[in-house]
Amino acid sequence: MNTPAFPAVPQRLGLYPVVDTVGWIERLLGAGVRTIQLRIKDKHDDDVEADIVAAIKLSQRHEARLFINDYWRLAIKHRAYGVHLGQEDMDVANLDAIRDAGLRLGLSTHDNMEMDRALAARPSYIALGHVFPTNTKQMPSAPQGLTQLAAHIKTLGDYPTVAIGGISIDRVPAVLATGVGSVAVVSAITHAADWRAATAQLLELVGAGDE
Ligand SMILES: Cc1ncc(COP(=O)(O)OP(=O)(O)O)c(N)n1
Ligand SMILES: Cc1ncsc1CCOP(=O)(O)O
Ligand SMILES: [Mg+2]
Repeated sequence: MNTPAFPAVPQRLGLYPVVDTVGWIERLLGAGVRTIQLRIKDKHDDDVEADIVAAIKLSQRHEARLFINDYWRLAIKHRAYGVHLGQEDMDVANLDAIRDAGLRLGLSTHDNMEMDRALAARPSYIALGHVFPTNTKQMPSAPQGLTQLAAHIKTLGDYPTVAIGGISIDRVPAVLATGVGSVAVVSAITHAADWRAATAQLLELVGAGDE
């Protein structure tokens, strides 16, 4: 397996909440999360810039790894830790500019073809999803399930990996058993009756990631 051309991330990024507000970033970093993503959808750069700046400042204060979803230009401008992009984002983003600015890059994949395409860009990590059915994002394909996830993780060897999609607390042990280095969640935290307890339980199961 080839090695990343983008700056490296720890092989185990640990628990990786994906959230849509600076408030959630602040709460979760305070609770001990060390890998996190700001995912605000479909706004103009001007309308998200202040939130991105605030999230980056918080992540620096907590020495955490903040990935900015989609807004790669703002992530470069404000020197985020990294950027997360999907397959369609790859068509329009300037990956060379992201790499030249020294930002880490995570790429989404859903099947073998997308994995090959993502690997050709040699990102910092490969995300694999969606593992289970999810209500958080409309997905054009079927969930890949644990068997397919495990096969993909095996193919990827030591490459840093992230699993996403429909991962509830009770499903985490089976997801970790595939050997994946990180578990990304939205609703397991943001829709939990008690987000603090859910985050503590997830951190206990997944860990906060390697240094
Ligand atoms: C860790 C992680 N994995 C996958 C995604 C999905 O990214 P993408 O396919 O670009 O879809 P949007 O999130 O932009 O709707 C992600 N954000 N994070
Ligand atoms: C952003 C994203 N990309 C693939 S699945 C997903 C949503 C995951 O949310 P949840 O953890 O609530 O299923
Ligand atoms: Mg995207």
